[in-house]
Amino acid sequence: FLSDGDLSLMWYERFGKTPDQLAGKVVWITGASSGIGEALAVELSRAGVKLVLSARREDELRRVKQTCLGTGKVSDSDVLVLPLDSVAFDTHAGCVEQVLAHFGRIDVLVNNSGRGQRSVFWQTSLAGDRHIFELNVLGQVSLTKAVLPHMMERGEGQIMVTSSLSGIIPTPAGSAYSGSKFAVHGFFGALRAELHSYDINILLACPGPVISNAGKNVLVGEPDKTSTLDPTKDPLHSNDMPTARCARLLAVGMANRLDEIWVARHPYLLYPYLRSYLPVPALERRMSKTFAKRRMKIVMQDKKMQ
Ligand SMILES: NC(=O)c1ccc[n+]([C@@H]2O[C@H](COP(=O)([O-])OP(=O)(O)OC[C@H]3O[C@@H](n4cnc5c(N)ncnc54)[C@H](O)[C@@H]3O)[C@@H](O)[C@H]2O)c1
Repeated sequence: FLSDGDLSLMWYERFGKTPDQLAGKVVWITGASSGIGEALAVELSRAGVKLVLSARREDELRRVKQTCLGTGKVSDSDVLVLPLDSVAFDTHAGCVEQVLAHFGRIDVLVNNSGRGQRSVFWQTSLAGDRHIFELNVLGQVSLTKAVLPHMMERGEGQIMVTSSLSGIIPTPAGSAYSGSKFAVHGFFGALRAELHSYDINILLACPGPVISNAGKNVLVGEPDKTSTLDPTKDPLHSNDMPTARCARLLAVGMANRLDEIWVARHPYLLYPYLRSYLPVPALERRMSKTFAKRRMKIVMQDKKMQ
């Protein structure tokens, strides 16, 4: 139980398929220029997976490609750099055509691009809420709508979505973020049910705090405002999981075609267990209050310092 993934994921990590068994698959990762997406690209390149790397900044994607070529079992033509803006919805169909022209198929789509939030509900503008929902929800939905016909035609495929533990537990100072991740569970959970007669797996990956650039890019109240705090001195992120470990566990979930995985260090991992398997309202209320008090105190102090 004292692990960094849910029990089923830990079982599969020990006894299930390894990421090496994904060798030769074509995996398209959005948000591949940084953090979890970048680490997942590196992890999969070591397994000999063919990659499509997408995000907005081409130079950063080229840097990630060089890392994959340096450490992985992939050649130049095995890694396609494909700049994409998750909220430029009308460009997504054209991007799918480019991937198919290069590789001829898409085995796995990883909807990973996204942005966090660090401002309370009443200090976040509606424009801020909309920005988070467009990027974290509609961006994933739009690209999935563009890729799905190809997977349905082939009768197989896999769609992974990087959700969050905030998609299971409402997170104070992150109402839009948490709302967006809950929405992703609704959208993709329903899609999973609709696809029951296809061999298309939907994997909802739910990390807790992970070391990445998310702390730097986090939305503070308005779409164009980010945190100026040094993430390495952030008390909310003192026990974050290393990105490479998160990527490894996501790759295990992918190789074993799991439906939902929780990936976090303690005490964060304990929360979804208690919420799902120990539904004692009084205890849950007390836990939520303690969690909210601590998180909001830190966020309000940050606000004064910014
Ligand atoms: N880091 C964490 O603690 C954590 C925890 C749970 C879930 N997540 C989720 O993991 C995913 C990746 O986040 P991360 O932690 O690696 O953060 P990150 O900021 O390091 O990476 C985010 C990636 O998304 C890309 N992106 C942002 N806006 C985009 C757009 N409009 N179009 C295309 N790409 C865009 C960025 O360029 C970057 O590549 C997000 O969905 C995030 O919500 C992160």
